[in-house]
Formats: sequence, C-alpha cells, structure tokens
Amino acid sequence: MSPQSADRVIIFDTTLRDGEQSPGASMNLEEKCRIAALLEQMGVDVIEAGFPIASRGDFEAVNQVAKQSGRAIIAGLARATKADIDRAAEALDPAPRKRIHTFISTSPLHMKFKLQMEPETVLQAVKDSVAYARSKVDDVEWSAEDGSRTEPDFLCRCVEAAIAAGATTINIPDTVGYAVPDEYAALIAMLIERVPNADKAVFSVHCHNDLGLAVANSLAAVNAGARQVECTVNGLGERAGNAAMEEIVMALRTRADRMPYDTGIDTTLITRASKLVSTITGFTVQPNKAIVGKNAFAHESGIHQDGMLKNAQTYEIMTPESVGLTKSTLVMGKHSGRAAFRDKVRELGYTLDDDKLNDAFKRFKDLADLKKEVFDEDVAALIDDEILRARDRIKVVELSVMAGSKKPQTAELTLEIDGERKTHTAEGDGPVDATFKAIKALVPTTARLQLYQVHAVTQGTDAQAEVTVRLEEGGKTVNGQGSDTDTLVASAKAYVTALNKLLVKREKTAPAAMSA
Ligand SMILES: CC(=O)SCCNC(=O)CCNC(=O)[C@H](O)C(C)(C)COP(=O)(O)OP(=O)(O)OC[C@H]1O[C@@H](n2cnc3c(N)ncnc32)[C@H](O)[C@@H]1OP(=O)(O)O
Ligand SMILES: CC(C)C(=O)C(=O)O
Repeated sequence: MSPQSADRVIIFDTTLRDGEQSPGASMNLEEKCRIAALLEQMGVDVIEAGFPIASRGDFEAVNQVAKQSGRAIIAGLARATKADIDRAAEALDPAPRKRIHTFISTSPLHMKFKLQMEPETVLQAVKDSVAYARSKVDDVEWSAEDGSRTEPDFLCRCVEAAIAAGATTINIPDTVGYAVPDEYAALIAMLIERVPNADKAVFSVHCHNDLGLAVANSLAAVNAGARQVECTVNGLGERAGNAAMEEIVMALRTRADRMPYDTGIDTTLITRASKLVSTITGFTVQPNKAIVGKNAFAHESGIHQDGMLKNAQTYEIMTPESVGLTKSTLVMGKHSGRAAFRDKVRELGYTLDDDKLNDAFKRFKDLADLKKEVFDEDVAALIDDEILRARDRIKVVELSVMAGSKKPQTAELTLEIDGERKTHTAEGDGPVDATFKAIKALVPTTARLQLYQVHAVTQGTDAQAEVTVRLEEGGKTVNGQGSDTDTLVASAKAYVTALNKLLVKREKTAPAAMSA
C-alpha cells in the first residue's frame, strides 16, 4: 500500500533523534545502527536518525544509518539555516531514500523570546529553508515548532508557504504537550480545510506527553486527516516523552472499526524493539505500560484468570502473539483462585485429586499471603511437600523459636503423632539445633543426622527455603525435604519427613516396631 493513500498512516520513528533527547538516554553509533535495522525490519516508513549538525557523533550516526538503509526513508533534522541543511544533506547522502526535516518555531512565545525574530522574518525563513532543502533532496518535511500554540492565521500562512516552497510533509508538533484531543484534531482539520495547497502535502503530527495525552492527541489528529504520526519506541523522548509507537500502532490495529487506517508495521516485532531500546538506553519500561509493560498481558486476580482460561477475550483486547509474546501469563499470587491454581498444577505436570488439590490450594493461599509473587518453583515445592506429607504419621503443627545473640536459643514445637498433639520445648546451640532437639524429645530415635542443607527456592528475602535433612539409622539412610518461607519451619518439616520415611522402613522390617 502506498504511504500516500487515504487509509495509510505513515509511521515516522524519532527514537534516535527526539528519543535520544531524553536526559540520560544517549546511544552510541553501533547501538543506533542496531535500533535502525530493527525499525526498518518492523516496517517503519521514516527513521529520523539524528540531528547532523548537533555533533560529529550525530552526523556519523545519521550517515551510518543512511548507508545501511534500504526501503525506509532516513531523515535528518535541521534548523532553518543553510549550515544545518548542508550538514543534514551530507550525512543523508548515502541513503537510497532520504528526507531533510527542517523546522522553525511559529508560536508568538517562541518567536519573541527564543528566536527573537519578527513573524515576517520567520515566514521568510520558512520559505528560504524549505526551498534550500529542496535544492538538496526531493523529500522535505517542514515542522512548525510549537505549532499547537501558534496563532491560526499565521500558521496557515507558514504552512502554505512551506508547501509552495516544496515541502512534501507538513508537521504540526504539539511541542510542549499542551494540546487536548478535540482542540488538536480541530487544528489539523482547520489547516487541511483552509490552506489552499494542503492537498500537495501529507500532514503529520508530533506529540509530546507532558499531560499524558501524546497518543490520544495523535489519534485524534489522524481521525482529522493527519496521515503521518511521529513517535518513539516506549514513548522515549524529551521530558515526558513522545507518543509511543507501540500504542499508536496497536490502537489503530485493535480499533480499526473506529480508525480504519493501516500502518504497515509488523507488530510481532514490537516487544523485541521495546526490549532493545530499553536495554540500550537503560530506561526500564514501567510494568503497567500499555502494550510492552511486563504486566500488559499478565493476570493475577482469580476472577480474571478464570475468565482467561475460559476465553482469553474476556480480559484481553489484543493477543500476546500480535506483539511478539508467546503467551499471556497467569501470575500466581494472593488474588488467584482455584481455576488458575488447578491449571498451574496441571501445567507443572502434577495430577492431584480434588481433596489434595484443595489442601494444596489452602497452603498456596497461605504462602501467597506471605510472598508478593508465587513462582512456578514455589507451587512445585508446595505440591511436592503436600504429596510427600499426605500419609505421614508425624506432622509439624506449630513451631516458635527464640533466636538471636542471647543464648540459649529455644524451640517450642508441637507435633501431631498418629493424630495426637504433643508439645516440647528444647534448648540448643542455635535455633536449628534447638528445633531438632525438640523433635528428638517428642520422637525418640537413634537416627544420626548426616546432612543438613538449605537453599532458596526463588530469589528475594521472601523466598521459600527448601531444606534437606539426611538421617541414618542401622545402616539405612533416608532424605527428608521441607519447604517454607520460614527456614526453621522448613528445617523441622525436613527432619520430620525423614523420620516418617524411617518409620516406613522400620514398619517394613518389623511392622509393630513404631515407638514415637
Ligand atoms: C523541539 C525540538 O526538539 S528541536 C531539537 C532540539 N534538539 C537539540 O537541540 C539537540 C541538538 N542541539 C545542539 O547540539 C545545539 O543546540 C546546536 C548544535 C543545534 C546549536 O548549538 P549552539 O549554536 O551552541 O546554539 P544554542 O543551542 O545555544 O542555541 C540555539 C540557537 O539556535 C537558534 N534556533 C533554534 N531553533 C532554530 C531554528 N529552527 N532555526 C534557526 N535557528 C534556531 C536559537 O535561536 C539559538 O540561536 P542564538 O544562538 O542566536 O540565540
Ligand atoms: C523539531 C520538532 C519536530 C520537535 O521535535 C518538536 O516540536 O517537539
């Protein structure tokens, strides 16, 4: 589809230029080339690779991106001066398709205080700069910086003059993110309606996000007739950033019923582009960011998870595959319900009957109350524990420990032994020793401890501890495992599991020999 057609919106990506203007987001030459290559692969129509007069590095980047480019148009920014335009033309020279993007401010505030130029002088600069740029390349974009705060009649005169001088794209930036959607749409519609030669150029928008309206303003402008949107990956850009490319593209795709415009972007590369830009710039994407945030396709609440399992469209308006993810995630946490838990258990390869599933679910909810997020490993550890303990004759009921630098450490432990609860308090050389002594007091045994090992199931200070205890008795060794967010409870469980295994071994050799 031709970029000029009525239902085609041209995607102009300025991650490498306006995106790089984010304080701290500088990228080196090789990084810019990698991003440009991916943008081209995605089907971006115009890649603004930099501002060549700004520095030698910016010149090199535009030049290198121009050299490696193919189908995409490569743009370089230039103020309304011959020196800027010459430098941009030189940098862009190797590109098969190149665009000089020249701009000047048109708002009363910018003209008076920043440029310190009279409006008529600015108008003349528009004509001269566009004509000069056209003498260098065929494709010239002119931008009215601070266009949304420009006096309408003057803006019409500037736009008409720029088109007459040879501009093929007219960009009306909302430079300071001040516009609101209906007002901005009306401005674009007014220009297209009033400027006599408006049909000779593509109208473009470039919105900043100071009020969080960059995407809304851009889409409103598209509905009003704009056919180029300037945007950046992850919404990177000066101050609060620019309109986010992924949001523009996915909004147009998802709501084609209201906005029937095509962008030509391969949306399955969106996640890759987001990750690349975030890794290179060090600007992490907030978890709840639309389209590319970690939570954009993640569901934690039980009601939503249940809906998702029945039909993903209940809570997702786009498929994860459409943006390059393999699947949505059902995050296991304290808001999860039985349906999601059952699904997770099945996904992890376990088959539990309803009773066991209910018991495991209760334990999962207790764990989720303690942990921010319950990972797959946690669920697996919990079920292993559940399966392991189902037929145990000895169970840990309660443990409280006095630990710290003041000796002696004590452990008060309650065990259920063949259905009867027994409690004992023991002192020890450290809290683990006190706990194990309490167990031995409640379940006298000649078994010797051969191994005591602790490791964290997942990361973080709220991670579950998984403890392994090895006991030896009469030449027989058994291993017991226990997991819990409390290392001492996990230790008690591990010891008791090992004891249970010893009891089974003893029963096998002398069925009546249980002495607990
Ligand atoms: C809205 C935007 O995002 S516009 C792009 C903004 N990006 C950048 O500024 C990044 C790159 N910029 C730079 O590296 C530097 O500012 C340069 C190389 C462009 C210019 O540096 P300097 O010559 O030292 O000028 P400085 O930055 O201090 O001031 C800008 C000058 O450009 C003038 N100017 C600003 N915009 C324009 C314009 N569109 N056309 C002509 N002159 C302009 C200003 O009036 C000012 O002129 P003055 O020095 O006569 O007062
Ligand atoms: C140069 C123009 C397009 C710009 O970046 C702005 O106005 O924000």
